[in-house]
Amino acid sequence: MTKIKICGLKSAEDISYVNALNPDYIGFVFLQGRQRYISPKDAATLRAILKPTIQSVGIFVNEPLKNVAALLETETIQLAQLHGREDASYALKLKSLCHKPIIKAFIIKSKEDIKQALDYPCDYLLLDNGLGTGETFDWSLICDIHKPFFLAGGLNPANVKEAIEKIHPFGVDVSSGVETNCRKDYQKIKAFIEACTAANRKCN
Ligand SMILES: O=C(O)c1ccccc1NCC(=O)[C@H](O)[C@H](O)COP(=O)(O)O
Repeated sequence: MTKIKICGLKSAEDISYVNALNPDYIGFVFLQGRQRYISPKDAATLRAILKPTIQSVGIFVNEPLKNVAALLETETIQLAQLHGREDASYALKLKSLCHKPIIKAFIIKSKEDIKQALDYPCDYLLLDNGLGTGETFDWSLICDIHKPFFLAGGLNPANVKEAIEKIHPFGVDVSSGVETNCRKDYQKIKAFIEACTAANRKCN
């Protein structure tokens, strides 16, 4: 069963949508200056009203390690997703401090990018086209990946079924594709999850 992650939530209304629709993961973006940014304090408030069965993921770009560790330790987030130039020693240190799952995001432009990703010490990879750009990358670059990975970048209700059937990722991650006018859209999240469920049914 391919897992579903809805990224970039920032309001109580967004949380009410996912509480009703039950994805496996949601993401909070902790990069100041981004349209989807949420403060640690607001994320803690939203975590408190998020269903306990849904795991929250913190999205970071070159964040000081102590800030990531604090959010994991207070259980505002259950996983950390690293999108910047965090090297292997950063991930190993975070893991030894917090013992929580780490997702490392890689922008995929070539087969070499995939090879590099496979060497990184993390629990999951996230293969992406950018930082929430709403654009896909060339999926044919994905082959021989012996590590669980999330497929991200430009997924939406219309293409996610094909993505799951072709690529069989551990999880799919979406942000722009379930938004209207830069806000999460209940109907689009519902359609995205239904398309994933249909693909999962076909694959199993
Ligand atoms: O969404 C952001 O603004 C963002 C900022 C900094 C780092 C990562 C960011 N998003 C990462 C995600 O996890 C997105 O869900 C992923 O890139 C897919 O986005 P989209 O193509 O919009 O579905």
